[in-house]
Amino acid sequence: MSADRNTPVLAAEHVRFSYGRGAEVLHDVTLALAPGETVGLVGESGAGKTSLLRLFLGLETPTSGAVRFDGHPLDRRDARGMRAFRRAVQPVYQDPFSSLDPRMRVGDSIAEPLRSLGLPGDRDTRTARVAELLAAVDLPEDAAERFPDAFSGGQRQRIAIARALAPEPRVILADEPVSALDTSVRMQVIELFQRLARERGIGMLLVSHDLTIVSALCRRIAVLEGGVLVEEGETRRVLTEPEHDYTRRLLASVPRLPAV
Ligand SMILES: Nc1ncnc2c1ncn2[C@@H]1O[C@H](COP(=O)(O)OP(=O)(O)OP(=O)(O)O)[C@@H](O)[C@H]1O
Repeated sequence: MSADRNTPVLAAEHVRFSYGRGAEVLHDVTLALAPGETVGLVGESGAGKTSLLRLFLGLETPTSGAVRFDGHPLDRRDARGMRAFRRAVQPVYQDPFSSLDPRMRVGDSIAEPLRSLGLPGDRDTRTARVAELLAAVDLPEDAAERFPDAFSGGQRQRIAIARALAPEPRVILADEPVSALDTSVRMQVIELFQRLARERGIGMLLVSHDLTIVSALCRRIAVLEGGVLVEEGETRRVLTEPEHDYTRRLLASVPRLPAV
């Protein structure tokens, strides 16, 4: 599956979505992520941020409209296409305590996506790759032999990020990736994301209700209100000259934003 540089890696096109027979939670949402682009998805609780992320991860299917990967609609029957998609698009979740298997050594957790995606490599290659990934997230090599309970929340989130990086993804979809962490380590994890985006050119869709975090990490912001994408644009513009009332209210509820 190939695509030219201008084709979005991921795109939602006129997506409508409801859980089962429930009320519609996303109403005609269109949003695209270009290669290497960082986009923040903001909105109040219940706005539909996580639901949209789940659609982008292929965990839910739109009621109508389409989610496209490299220009092609996601199609579960296309095993080869789905493998390429699962490799290229990796999630990072909010809670590093529940997203890591407590019975698995950290090195095995990090290597697990390589195995489950059927990526080639013998034991030594994987061990070397795990060491390299641990270094990329500033953890010592011997972390591989330990279990998650030996690590703090911030360190566990680094492990979860190392695991997401293992299959060399093109996009990371992160749902409130620092909100479960102590304030003191949040900035360090944000800086790690910044570095990964800069040095590895990894695109990111970051779900957060925290505009400060989004403004630190994302070039563009998309604002969801009640399942409707009400505003989208370059971060600085959205923060300084919001066009929609809802965005203005959201900004007014943030005590203080750093200079962007
Ligand atoms: N599994 C589910 N089954 C049924 N309804 C759901 C489910 N998950 C979410 N919803 C509903 O979908 C709507 C959007 O929820 P969603 O979690 O996507 O919002 P959110 O913006 O991510 O909120 P938060 O910031 O609180 O996580 C809400 O009305 C929610 O109650």
